[in-house]
Amino acid sequence: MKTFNRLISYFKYEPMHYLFGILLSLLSAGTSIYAPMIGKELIDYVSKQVGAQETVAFDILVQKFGLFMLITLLSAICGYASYILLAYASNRVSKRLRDEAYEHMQKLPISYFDDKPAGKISARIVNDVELLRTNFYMNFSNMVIINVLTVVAIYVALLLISPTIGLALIGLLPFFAIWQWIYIKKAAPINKEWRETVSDLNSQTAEIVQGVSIVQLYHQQESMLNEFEETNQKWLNTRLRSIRLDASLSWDFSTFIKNLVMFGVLTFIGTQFVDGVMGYSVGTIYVIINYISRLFDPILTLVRIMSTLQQALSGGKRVFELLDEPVEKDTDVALEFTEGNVVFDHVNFGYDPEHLVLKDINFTANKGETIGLVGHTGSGKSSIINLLFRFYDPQEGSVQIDNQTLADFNRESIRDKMGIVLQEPYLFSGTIASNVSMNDPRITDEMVQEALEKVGGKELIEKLPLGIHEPVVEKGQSLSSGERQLIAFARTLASDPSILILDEATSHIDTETEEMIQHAMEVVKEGRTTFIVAHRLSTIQNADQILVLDGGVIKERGTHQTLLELGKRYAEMYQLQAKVSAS
Ligand SMILES: Nc1ncnc2c1ncn2[C@@H]1O[C@H](COP(=O)(O)OP(=O)(O)OP(=O)(O)O)[C@@H](O)[C@H]1O
Repeated sequence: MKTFNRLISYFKYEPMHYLFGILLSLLSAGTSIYAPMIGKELIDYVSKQVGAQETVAFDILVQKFGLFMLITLLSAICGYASYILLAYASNRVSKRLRDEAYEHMQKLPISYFDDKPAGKISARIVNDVELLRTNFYMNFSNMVIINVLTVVAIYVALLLISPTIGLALIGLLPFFAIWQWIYIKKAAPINKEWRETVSDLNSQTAEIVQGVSIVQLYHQQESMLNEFEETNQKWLNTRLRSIRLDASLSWDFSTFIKNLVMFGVLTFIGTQFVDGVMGYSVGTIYVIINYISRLFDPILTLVRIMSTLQQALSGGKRVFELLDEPVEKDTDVALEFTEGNVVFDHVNFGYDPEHLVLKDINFTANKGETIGLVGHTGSGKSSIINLLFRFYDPQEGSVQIDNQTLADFNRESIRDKMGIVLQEPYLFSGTIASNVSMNDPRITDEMVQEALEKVGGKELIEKLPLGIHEPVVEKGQSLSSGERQLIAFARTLASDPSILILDEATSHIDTETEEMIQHAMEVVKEGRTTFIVAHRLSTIQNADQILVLDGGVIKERGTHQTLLELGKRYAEMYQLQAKVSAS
């Protein structure tokens, strides 16, 4: 009920459309129910005249028929206009909900995404909102409202014409309620399973698209296909169960009930013959039969719609779960970068507070200095960077930039002056220029060109027919990894950060490209506090300070030379790498 109320509350964003849409629905239902009453008058008039052997006045026939047509037309126009208004409002409300969900998702802490597949999150924003649009907002406003109004109007009309028949037919309502209850009970688990399999299909497809090269490299096509087919079969099974349920509780059965009711009502009317005179006029019988036959369709539509509404409610629940995820608390106070000096002051941190992955991390990095972070996999290098970006806050101790503790400042203002070049740079769809400027209007084409040239990308631009306006598609798959990295370096240079993070930027590339990148790196580092997360120790030989991490603890620190002289972990790693490169 909470989800239902919350979904309904979105109507307030389109008050006029809903108000006029509902009023027009009411008018449409009212007029469509009134039309047979004119038919009744016409039939009664004709039968009376014929019975009395009097002439049937042509102008009265024309008048009644004209009125009948007018009312029918009015009903159709009102129905059409109400559909347009309500559908318009429903689509706008759905758009708003999707925008809200997307915006909210962007404000969620990084930790929210740690244990959730991307496909499942996007399914909430795209598929579940679509489900709400079709099954809730469109159904609710365009089907539930109009059908409920029609049923109420028919009952009111029947009660006015024949209270006995009207009251008897009200007795049908509990029967429909039970029917609905059975339908929902049976349909709910099927629908839930169906939605889950759709969501699984989504994440399996996303997974294979993202990892297509690995899948092919390790010949995993067959097993991935089997897994996919299994889920797809599950999807088909749920659909078939749903069809069987719909068929068994559906239209044919309703026709049977309708005929039964009709039979009962006509028999009752037959009993109203007294002394050879019928208790009901021919027109009244026509109108009763007309109403009864029209009563069933809206009721059955309601029975079926309730189950789709229920599906929509579970979609709504998932969307609201996302919307209710607490956003990261942030302040408006912006961090002021002066130099870009970084201090880690006795930092303890764990993604799960019970298990620390960084223990008593303590170091200072000043403007223009280069800090090398080395250590085996899982030793905590990336976690230090995560804290520096304030993706997470430490449990103890503090991370400071220019003597300001990050936890007290606005995240965006911290990240504004930081640049990162990742091992696998991420390029967006657009052009090379838009990937360098990141659509920042302050970064002009000239600045883009200059940044690319500075990092050594002149040749790259010259060989492309459209230069910096060359389109980038599919994350830059048509560019080499070295070229992608040059673009990432130019992006960083153009944004002029105070603090720079280079995440193993020189791995996986040949010697020539490494030289090119090494040059780019030197250009970008100039005058900035730089952190290099390195596995290849050749990258950090000139670093001002190297921190050697092991199990989240800084085990050694110093320059390349002093650490070699120390002759411990770093020296061992260095010698090992030297041996590997020599062999
Ligand atoms: N998002 C996360 N949630 C929970 N634990 C995490 C998360 N990210 C990293 N860890 C854990 O924290 C520890 C340190 O990981 P971290 O990524 O900082 O290591 P690393 O030195 O950068 O490793 P690599 O060189 O392989 O990138 C590891 O035990 C890792 O499993």
